[in-house]
This record gives sequence, C-alpha cells and structure tokens, in this order.
Amino acid sequence: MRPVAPAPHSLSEVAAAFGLVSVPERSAGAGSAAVPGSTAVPGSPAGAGRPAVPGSPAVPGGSTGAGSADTDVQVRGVTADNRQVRGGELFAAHTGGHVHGARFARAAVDAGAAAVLTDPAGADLLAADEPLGVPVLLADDVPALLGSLAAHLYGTPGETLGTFALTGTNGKTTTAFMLDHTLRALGRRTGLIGTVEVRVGERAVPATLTTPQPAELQALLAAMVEDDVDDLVMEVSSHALALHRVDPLVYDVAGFTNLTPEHLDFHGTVEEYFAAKASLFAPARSRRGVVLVDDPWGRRLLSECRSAHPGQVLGLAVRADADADVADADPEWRVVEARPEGTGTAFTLARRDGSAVRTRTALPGHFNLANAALAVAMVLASGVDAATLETALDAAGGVSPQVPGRMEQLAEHPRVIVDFAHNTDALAQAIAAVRPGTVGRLVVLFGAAGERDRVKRPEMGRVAVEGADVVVVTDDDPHDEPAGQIRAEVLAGTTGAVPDTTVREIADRAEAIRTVVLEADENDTVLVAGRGHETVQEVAGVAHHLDDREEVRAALAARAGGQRR
Ligand SMILES: CC(=O)N[C@H]1[C@@H](OP(=O)(O)OP(=O)(O)OC[C@H]2O[C@@H](n3ccc(=O)[nH]c3=O)[C@H](O)[C@@H]2O)O[C@H](CO)[C@@H](O)[C@@H]1O[C@H](C)C(=O)N[C@@H](C)C(=O)N[C@H](CCC(=O)O)C(=O)O
Ligand SMILES: Nc1ncnc2c1ncn2[C@@H]1O[C@H](COP(=O)(O)OP(=O)(O)OP(=O)(O)O)[C@@H](O)[C@H]1O
Repeated sequence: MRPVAPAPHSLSEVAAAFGLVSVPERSAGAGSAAVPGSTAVPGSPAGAGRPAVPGSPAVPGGSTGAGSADTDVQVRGVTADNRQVRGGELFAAHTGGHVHGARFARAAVDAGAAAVLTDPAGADLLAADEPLGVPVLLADDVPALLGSLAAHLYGTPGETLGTFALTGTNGKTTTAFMLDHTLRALGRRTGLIGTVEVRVGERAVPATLTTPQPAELQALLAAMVEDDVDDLVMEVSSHALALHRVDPLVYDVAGFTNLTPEHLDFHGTVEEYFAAKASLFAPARSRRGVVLVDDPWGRRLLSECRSAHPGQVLGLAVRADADADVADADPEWRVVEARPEGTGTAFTLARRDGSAVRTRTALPGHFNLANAALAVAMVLASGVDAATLETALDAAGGVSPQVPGRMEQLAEHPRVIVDFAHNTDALAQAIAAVRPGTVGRLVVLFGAAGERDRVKRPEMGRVAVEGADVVVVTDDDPHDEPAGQIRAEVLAGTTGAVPDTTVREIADRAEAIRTVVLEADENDTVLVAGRGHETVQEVAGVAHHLDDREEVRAALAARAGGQRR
C-alpha cells in the first residue's frame, strides 16, 4: 500500500497542542550529567504532558536546545520504531517491555527523524550520550499521547469514517468479517483491520498485530479516508485498549462477543482483562455498544454500563428462551427463531420495538449464529433500518463471508476442517459445532502455544478428550519453550477423563496432520485446531513456514493418490 504522507506540522505547534516541554541540550562542558526533565522548564517534569509553561518556547531557540534545536523543525508523522523512520518523523521513544525506545533514538535520527519525544527515563538515557542534534520533547507518559499525536498529524482521519469496533476473547475476527460483509451488502465501501486481514477499500495490507500500534493505525485510517472508504471495521484487542493504541478514536458502534480467561500473562487477573475490554464501552470510546449477554461477563458489562451511562449500551441475546439469566438481562435484541440450514443457521433477530431481520449464516456452529446476530445488531445500532438490511442480506446470501482458517472445511469425505480454536472455550465450541455432523469418529488435532497462558494447556486436553473420539496432541507454536514440555502439559489434561477416547502424541505438526488425514475413514470428521490462517511456526526459537491448510491439502492429495493407510 502506498503510505499516505501526513501533512508537515511545525514541532512547536505540536508541542503547544499537546503541552510538551523540551529537553535542553547539556550546556557545553557539562559532561554527561543527566538532563532530567525537571531541568527543561521550571516546574517540570510536573509540567510534562500538561500545558506548556507560559512563555516557555516549546522548542527553545539558542544553543541550549537538545542537539541542534536552534530552529523549529517540521515533522511529518510519528513512529515509535526506528525501523519505520523514512525521514522527517517525530521519533517517540518510550519504555517497552524489553527495552527503552531511547536506545534507538540515535538510529532514528540517523535515518532521518526530525525530532524525538521521550519520557524522563528516556531523557536520562539520552543525556548520558552524545547530543542527538535534533529537538527532544518530554512527556510523562508517551504511549498515552501517541495515538492522539498520530491522529493530529494525520488530520484525525477517524472522525470522517463510520467506525465499528469488536472486542471479546473469541469471535472478533469472524464477527469483523461478518460485519464487513454486511456493510458491503449495503453498498458501503469498507476498510478492515484485524488479525487475519487489513484491507483499505479493495487493497489488502499484511496484518501484523490484531490492533496496530497507534502511528500505524492512524496511517491506515488516513489511507482509508483517501480511498473514499465509508466504514471502518476493526478488532480491538485487550492489549490495545490497555496500551492506548486506539486513542483518540470514538467508535460509532462497539460490539462485545464473550470473555473467558486469556492473556493473563499480560493482564495479570481476569478482572484486569475484563476492565480492559469494558473500557471500549465507555462513552469516551464508543457512542453505542452492543453486548452479547449469553455470556456472563457480557451480562456484567451490560449491567455496569446501564448503571454508569444508561441507554448507551444495548444487549443482544441468542438463548433468551433457553436461559433465564439471559432473559433477565432484558436485551434489546433477541434471536427468536434459529434452525439449521445447509452448513449453518437461518435465524430471526427481533428488536424490542417489534422490528425484525430474517437472515442466515452459512458458517457452522452455535457460536457463529451468535457472531452473525452481533454483526447484524451492530449495523442496526448504527441506524440502518431492519427492512433495508434484510433485503441487502438476502441479495448477499446472508451473513456468510469466507473467513480464512475459521471453521474452514477443506474436504467432505472425510470431513476435514481447519479452525483457529486456540483456547479452552474456542476448542470446546468448535468441537460442539462439528460433533452433530459427524457420522463416524471425531478426530481432534491440536497443541498449545508456548510462552503464554500455561493454565489453558491441561484444560484444552480435557475438553478435547471429553468431546472427541480420537485426540492427537501435537505442536502448535512453541516459540522458545521446550515443545515436549508443552505437549506433556496438554496431555496431563487427557488422562483419566474418558476411557474410550484414543489419545496420541505426534510431535511434528505436519506429520500429525498427514497421519490423521491419511488414516481417517470416509465418515470421520477431522478437526485441525489452533492455528487457522497462520503460516509461521516457531520451534526452539526458529521460525519456519507451516500452514495447516496446505498440509491438509497435501495430505488429501496423497490420499486421493492412493496412499491411504
Ligand atoms: C505487549 C505489546 O503490545 N508489546 C508490543 C510492544 O513491545 P514492547 O513494549 O515490549 O516494546 P520493546 O520491544 O520493549 O521496545 C520498546 C520500544 O522500542 C522500540 N524499538 C524496539 C526495537 C527496535 O529495534 N527499534 C525500536 O524502535 C519499539 O518500537 C518500542 O516502542 O511494542 C513492540 C513494537 O511495536 C510490539 O512488537 C510489541 O507487540 C508484540 C509483538 C506482541 O506480541 N504483542 C501482542 C501481545 C499483542 O499486542 N497482541 C494483541 C492481541 C492479540 C490477541 O487477542 O490474540 C494484538 O493486538 O495483536
Ligand atoms: N462467539 C464465539 N464464541 C466462542 N468461540 C468462538 C466464537 N467465535 C469463534 N470462536 C472460536 O474461536 C476461534 C477464533 O475465532 P476468531 O478468530 O473469530 O476470534 P478472535 O477473537 O479474533 O481470536 P484472536 O483474538 O485469538 O485472534 C474460532 O476459530 C472458533 O473456534
């Protein structure tokens, strides 16, 4: 994608707009004494990140500015990664999980960064080194400013787009694709940002994180505005919310799928994880929210939002008829009718005011009915009327996008499905979704990723052995962790549960896939779970190409060629 160049801004204008103070250069002969923020402007660093001290130039003239900041400079964009510097950017050097970004300030300046923004710790690091020769600005909390700063430099592109955000442990990508598909059915031009795909109009851009870093995000939004995109659909991860990545966007409609414990290595506790997700539904972040209340955390979220800011967040129930707790949540929308149709479900979504949308999804599983209902409700919440939406969805064949690596069926006999289920709840849901259509044995192949959420490993083993006839434990993405140890932890959950389930361990994932596909009977279902669309596997710190779908296709070809065991 051709990057959209942000308009040049004067650094002093940026500093004034964000209340940034400057770090003066060490005076000649001062040696390598640290230059704490407090020496920048009287009263700092208390002033850092707050309105500039009256009368103090944001970027001082004269020889006491950091480096050669004797004249104001123009900045074009902002980045926190020196490897992204193309020339003219403000380099935002902040504390990271591994290293302080100030360590890369010299490289950023050498690559053409026009100025540096850092925090007091970064200022200390810079003070211990040779002057950078460019102005250095100071703020207490750089990540908290970065999104707003990037938005300012790109002309606040988010304000001219219709904006839809999805959060939740499972279902963000699928629902984002469904929402995108639904908006397109209405004739809207869309942009999509998420785990599997980033798309600006019709142009695909490689996805990195689920929710990009602030500068990258604002650049994408600017590209969407330039491309005449009407609506943005994006996944907003809990990491992104906790790390201010989406500031200062205010979404038109936010959606919540569900919550089960995940990413506790990052958030620490489920409460913190929930709080990060819930922050998306604050009025400062979303004008309207739709929350699936089949999930107990969804019910809690709705209840808290109703107390804090009544009327802004609305509930959606799929199982209100079957579950009193769900009905008690008094949702705005209910799925009042759902019946199997083809591979998926036909359903009616009724609103409290009596309006309804009748439509369908071809994606299998109860959870995909919930995802589809959420996508439809979010479009209704944006103000589209039910009749218009129903007609548009009819013409589009319902809410049935192709979602790479999500319940993707690659063969019918045996039925082979690749799915991204990589946590306990998702694996349980995926197994429940394929069980009804399974005539022969249900074979489930999966592993667990290294270096995070260890607690889920035996739990995934347990749900697999309880739901499947044959369980094959293999490697997922061990990263730097010993792969055998991860498999052992998964296998620990499979012992003593269901005696007639066969459990096997095949370390090499490609070999495991080949084995299960070649050994399957015509009526069996093989669920290859955990990696979905992913194409890189890291074992013992070494990354190599591995795509489950390619391995399945190769095994199916070998099977068709007579190599069936
Ligand atoms: C927790 C988190 O968000 N970490 C991100 C963060 O890492 P960090 O704070 O540890 O940064 P660091 O490596 O210490 O570096 C500090 C600073 O130096 C800069 N730097 C670093 C190295 C260098 O050579 N040059 C350079 O300029 C970095 O850009 C950063 O600003 O900044 C890095 C650089 O931008 C990111 O790569 C890294 O994301 C890593 C890859 C990550 O795995 N993030 C995951 C946890 C994540 O955000 N996932 C969510 C959720 C997914 C899901 O729901 O499944 C997502 O939204 O994708
Ligand atoms: N609503 C849902 N409830 C429970 N499980 C779901 C739901 N939707 C999808 N899943 C399961 O979770 C897996 C991941 O789905 P999806 O990629 O849509 O979620 P995600 O939230 O984007 O995940 P991640 O944050 O890990 O990228 C699917 O492959 C499926 O097995």
